[in-house]
Order: sequence, then C-alpha cells, then structure tokens
Amino acid sequence: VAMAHLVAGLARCWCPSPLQVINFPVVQLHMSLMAMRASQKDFENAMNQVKLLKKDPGNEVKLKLYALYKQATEGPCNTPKPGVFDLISKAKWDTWSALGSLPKETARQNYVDLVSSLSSSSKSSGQVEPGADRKPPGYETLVVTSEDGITKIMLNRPTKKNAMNRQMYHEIMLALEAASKDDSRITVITGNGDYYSSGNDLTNFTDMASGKVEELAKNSAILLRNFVGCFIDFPKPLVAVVNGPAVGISVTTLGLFDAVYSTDRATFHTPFSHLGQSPEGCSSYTFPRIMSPSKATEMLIFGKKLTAREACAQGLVTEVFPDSTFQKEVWTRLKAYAKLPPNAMRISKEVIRNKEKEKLHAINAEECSVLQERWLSDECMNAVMNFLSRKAKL
Ligand SMILES: CCCCCCCCCCCCC/C=C/C(=O)SCCNC(=O)CCNC(=O)[C@H](O)C(C)(C)COP(=O)(O)OP(=O)(O)OC[C@H]1O[C@@H](n2cnc3c(N)ncnc32)[C@H](O)[C@@H]1OP(=O)(O)O
Repeated sequence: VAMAHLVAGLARCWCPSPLQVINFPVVQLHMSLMAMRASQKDFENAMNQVKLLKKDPGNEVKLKLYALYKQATEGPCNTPKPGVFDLISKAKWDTWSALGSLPKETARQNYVDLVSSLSSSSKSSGQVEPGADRKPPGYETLVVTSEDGITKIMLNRPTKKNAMNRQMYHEIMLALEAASKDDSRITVITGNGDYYSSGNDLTNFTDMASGKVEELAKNSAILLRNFVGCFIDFPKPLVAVVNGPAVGISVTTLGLFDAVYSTDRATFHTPFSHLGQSPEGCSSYTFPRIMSPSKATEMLIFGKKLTAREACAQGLVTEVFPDSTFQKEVWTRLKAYAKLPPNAMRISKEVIRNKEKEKLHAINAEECSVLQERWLSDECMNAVMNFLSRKAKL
C-alpha cells in the first residue's frame, strides 16, 4: 500500500522570478509523496512483461511507457527538443518532458502500474483470475474499483478537498487509460469525502522555488493539455457523480463528460479571474455552447458560484438528487445503464463526440498556451500567495 509523508517546509520568502520579488513569508509545503516504491526487480519484471503483451497497446500508451521509463531511469527530460519535422522523436520528447519533475520512484511505480493494468487487460478472458478486475494497480491519490460493469475512479485526498496535485493528474490519466481498456462499460469519476474536488492544488505553484519558472509553466501546460486530452478522447460513457462542491478544473472538465449527476448540496465554482488565471478544460468553448455566452461569462470571467439546481438549469448538470438519496439513486441508475450493449454505447458516443474532437483538441491547446502565460503573471502569483498564506479563501 502506498505511503504518503507530508513534510512541512520552513517559512521563507519565496521569490518566484528574478523580475518580481514578493517579500512574503510563505509556509512552503513540500508534499513528498512517498509513492509505493516499486523495487528495481518489479521494474525489470515490468520491462519484460511489456515484451509479452498479447495486443499492441497503441501509440499513446507506448509513448507513456517510454516517458515513464526515461523518467524512472534518467529523471526529468534532459535532451534538446527535436526538430518540428522529426515527429516521432518530438512526440517522445513532449511526453517525457510533460512529466516535469516527477520523482524517479513515482515514475517507476507508475510504469509498473501501467504495465500491470495492460497485462491484466491483455490476458485472454479465460485466463483472468476471478476478481482480477477488482485488483487495480496501487494508486496514491485515487481509489479505483471495477464491478457491475462500472469502473469507478474516486479522487482520494479528502483532507485536501480532493485538490489535484501533479500526482493526481498523472494517476487520473493512468486510470482513464486503464478504464478505456478494461471490461467495464461505463466509467465514473467521483470524490471521497465532502468535496468532489477543489480543483488544482495550489501548492503545485510552490515547485517554482526551484527557480525554473518558465520551464515549470511550459511543462505544466503540457501536463494540462495531456490531462484534458484524455477526457476528450475517452471512448466509453464517462459519468461524473458530483458528491459535493466542485472548483476550477473539476468543474470545467464536466463539459467533456457524457452525463453529470449531482447531489443538491454541491456547488460549482470557476474562480479563474480571482486567481489571475483563465478557463481550461475546453470550457471556453463548451460552457458558452452549453449554457449561453452570458451565463458562461458569469461563471468563467466573473466567478459566479452556482448551486446544483442553477448548474442543472444551465445544462452543466444532467440531474440533481436530494443528498439523502443521492448515492443510492445514482448507482441504481448507473448499474442499469451498465447492462446496455457496450459496443452500441461506445459507437454511439463516437458518433456524438467525433464531430468536434479535433476542434476540442485545438481549443485545449489554445487554452493551455494562454494559461502558460497567465501562471507567470503578477495577478496569478499574488492570488496564489494569498491563498497559501491563508489570506484569502474563495
Ligand atoms: C509556474 C507555473 C505553475 C503551474 C502549476 C500548474 C499545476 C499543473 C497544471 C494544471 C492546472 C490546471 C488549471 C486549474 C485551475 C483550477 O482548478 S483553479 C481553482 C483552484 N482551487 C482553488 O483555488 C480552491 C482553493 N481552496 C479554497 O478556496 C478552500 O480550501 C475551499 C475549497 C473553499 C474549502 O474551504 P474550507 O471548507 O474552509 O476548507 P479548507 O480548510 O480551506 O481546506 C481543507 C484543507 O485542504 C486544503 N485545500 C483545499 N483546497 C485546496 C487547493 N485547491 N489547493 C491546495 N490545498 C487545498 C486547505 O489548504 C486545507 O489544508 P490544511 O490547511 O493543511 O488543512
């Protein structure tokens, strides 16, 4: 079982960039997540297992395996960026550099997990041990279970309101990848505890202490683009079970789900202007389309927080349930849906989503490049420092 150690750093001034000095005592939290340390032996076994896979996992997974292997053996991407026409090397370089400063041990663990999920899904049906689908790889920030034809990805940092740190972004991508290939018919994302998710973990900004702010912003933009890309491309019905308040990226990505069921005590908040940032998750396109340009403006620019019923009235939420019966009603319904023919559901989603998949990827790329600049702005720095110094809450 993975272990996590929270190491509080010492209070010190944090000067994020030479251009700007903020004399600001900041308690700098270093969360060094001691992911379960896959041993060197596990890593070598996983490398051998890759060669024994019965079915080609596809280019995207092979790129991920390449990047995780390089990160685990060499650390952060340390080679010059290939030329624009060297497409394969550039794709490999992009995927590796997107891992940023992911620790070697974590990359090694993620590699082992990915291979184990590939090998269990590539086994012929006759060979899968009973209940094997209920033995998901060890995730640090998620609990992933698969039964009744439904793979449930539960965000599991309840003491931090399920804020998404870098590890969670990577693990959600891995879990979606595994879910796209397992024998489930529907995939659900939900939260553990009283929050669905409070969005981006703002301590992600404290990595800037390492000094390479521009590089961190670039790698973060690649990470975000890959993360949102997984939602755009996910092939099965993807349902959000919003168990409580949702903030930021956990709200914007709802526009890429196929259905959103919410408890009536949830709220939906996208405080991007407050944070000196800008919309992501393709919400700059999906929200105006879902709820009208002016309603999208109220959320994305003015930061208006919606109740569940308002979000439902505006089309972001499919249906709202009383909190007392929410889980029972929603899971009864989802188990019934999961009995439907899987290929028909997958193909129908393809017919619906393919019309704008390319457009969504283009919008995602544009949003990430704008955010890359926003993250380096004074407005963003000050807003994040205010939160981290506990001066302001949303
Ligand atoms: C140089 C470039 C760097 C870029 C870095 C980028 C990262 C990677 C790329 C991905 C980027 C995606 C873009 C996404 C954008 C967004 O999601 S914007 C929204 C971000 N979220 C917030 O601003 C919410 C901040 N949290 C709050 O306002 C409040 O916590 C709350 C959610 C309103 C809940 O308040 P309350 O009920 O009073 O509980 P708290 O005591 O505040 O929280 C309990 C503990 O949880 C911690 N926590 C909660 N939310 C976050 C968070 N988002 N980030 C970090 N920590 C969070 C909170 O600090 C408490 O912790 P302790 O004090 O240790 O108990």
